Amino acid sequence: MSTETRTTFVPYWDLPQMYAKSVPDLKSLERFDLEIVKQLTHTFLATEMLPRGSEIRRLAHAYLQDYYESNGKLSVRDAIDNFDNRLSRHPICTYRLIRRVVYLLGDLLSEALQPYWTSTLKNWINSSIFWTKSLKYFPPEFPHTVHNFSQHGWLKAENLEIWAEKILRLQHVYNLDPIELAKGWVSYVPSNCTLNSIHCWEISKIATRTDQFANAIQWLELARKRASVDKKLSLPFIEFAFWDAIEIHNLGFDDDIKMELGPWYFDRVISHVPGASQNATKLRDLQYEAFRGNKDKFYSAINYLGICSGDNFKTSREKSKLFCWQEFKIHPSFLIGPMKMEFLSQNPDIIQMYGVLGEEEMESIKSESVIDMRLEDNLVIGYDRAPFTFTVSSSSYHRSLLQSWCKFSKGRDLEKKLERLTGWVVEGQASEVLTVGAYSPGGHLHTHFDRPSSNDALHNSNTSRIITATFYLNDVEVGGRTAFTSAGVGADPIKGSLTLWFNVHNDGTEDFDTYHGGCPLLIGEKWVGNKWVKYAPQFSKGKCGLKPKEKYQFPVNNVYLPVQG
Ligand SMILES: O=C(O)CCC(=O)C(=O)O
Ligand SMILES: [Fe+2]
Repeated sequence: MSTETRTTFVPYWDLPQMYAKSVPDLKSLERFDLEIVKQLTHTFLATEMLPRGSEIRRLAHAYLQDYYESNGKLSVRDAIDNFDNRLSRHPICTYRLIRRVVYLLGDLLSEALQPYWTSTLKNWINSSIFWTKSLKYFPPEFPHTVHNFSQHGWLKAENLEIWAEKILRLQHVYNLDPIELAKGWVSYVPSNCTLNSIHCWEISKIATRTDQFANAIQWLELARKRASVDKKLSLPFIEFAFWDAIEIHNLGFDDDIKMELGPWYFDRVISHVPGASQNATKLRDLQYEAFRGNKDKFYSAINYLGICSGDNFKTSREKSKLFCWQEFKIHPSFLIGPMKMEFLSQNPDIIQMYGVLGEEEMESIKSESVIDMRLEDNLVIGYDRAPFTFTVSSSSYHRSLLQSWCKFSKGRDLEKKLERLTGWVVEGQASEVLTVGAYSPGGHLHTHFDRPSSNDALHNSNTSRIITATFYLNDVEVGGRTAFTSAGVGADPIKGSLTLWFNVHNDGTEDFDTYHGGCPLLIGEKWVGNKWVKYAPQFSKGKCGLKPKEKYQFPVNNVYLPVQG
């Protein structure tokens, strides 16, 4: 891909995935939904403004009911008194939130505006007259959300589908049980948001579409169980889909080569008897047990599963060499206040440094990057049917975070700080502009090597990236580690800290031992800043290696430790 095409970015709001990816837009949608609920509750229903038996009353009621039901509120009073749900921090709550706005609010508004009806629903909702007429229905303090709608149309079903993908990714990576997920539990953290039979069915559809056969079967089994109680879906309808999913699964499954298949199958052919899949194990689990801890990057997707969940694949000997220290020699200023640093790995050296950034600094990086947020249009639904068992190729669903450049006015200070912390040349042309990544729940960045954007650049000593410093800019609630799949360790995203490693060897060749990825975020939001330091400006600083492919080391109070084998 040429540099020109890579640097042509589409403003993020032109893409259908903005509510699936952008943390600020999602938060604004959440506040917007809450205002709609308050307004409908207080004004419309309480004052009986909506005629009894009217369609608009039915739709308003459906909207409120969905809100209250999905949040487990026992009464309207309970809901009004406890409005702070923070829905957008939670993947299941967000699924319900987006669904409510896509379908129920769209219906409600088109009914409210019936007298102005001119065209098909879709054209109508996307037309500016719709928005001009409907502005009075919206709380005035949400110009941003309303502006987004009026400029770019209503939220689309794609947003919801991407959210279903995110739930499926969390299920896959963290081995979550759909029964727990549908109860609103994510990795042992409870919430009041639940999924009914229709939602389970919708998620199964996305699982089928993306070839996640075992997950599709599990979600359909759950849809069937739920439907027999909630009666929201007809059972024969589910049976039909269930039959289909099992057929597709069995058609692709091959017992003789099951360890080479994608991890999306069960370990056996599944019969049509209800509950048959419950005796089966997912290939994900078998393959994980068989291959975990293998350093080769071929197994990076396997190791990602474990490291994201907190595993560590270092041997006990390797672990015994890791420690935390107070650094006061790398720069004279640390004599007064030493920095706390820790080896997460030696050979390759991966260092975490704590308390590096202050509150104000992190806030300005985040807010300035939001304004300049751009998104590479690289989000593709679906896992690749790559011939390799464990890798996900770059054309597949590789990343689901929002990335931007931050032309942070205080960028120089940050560069100076990194220069002091590392002893390498960072300021000015010696490093790239800070990039900022924002993850909403389910957001991830699959394992990769930090290359510059083209192969030429990789082998050009002025553009090749010697160091990555990843700054963690907020407190992450659950998930979102940085997984080093070959080194066998993970870094916890601790606010104000940074993780640092060397991408190349002493002779400038790539060191694939630093293969890494951002783990899916389970709950909350995650913001990172990446500073890439260039190779060429370091010639005056680097220790001159005698052997080829020697790894760079990070000194401890000016002392280089013996290399760990
Ligand atoms: O978010 C993370 O933990 C890692 C980010 C990263 O690897 C990247 O942006 O290149
Ligand atoms: Fe990276």
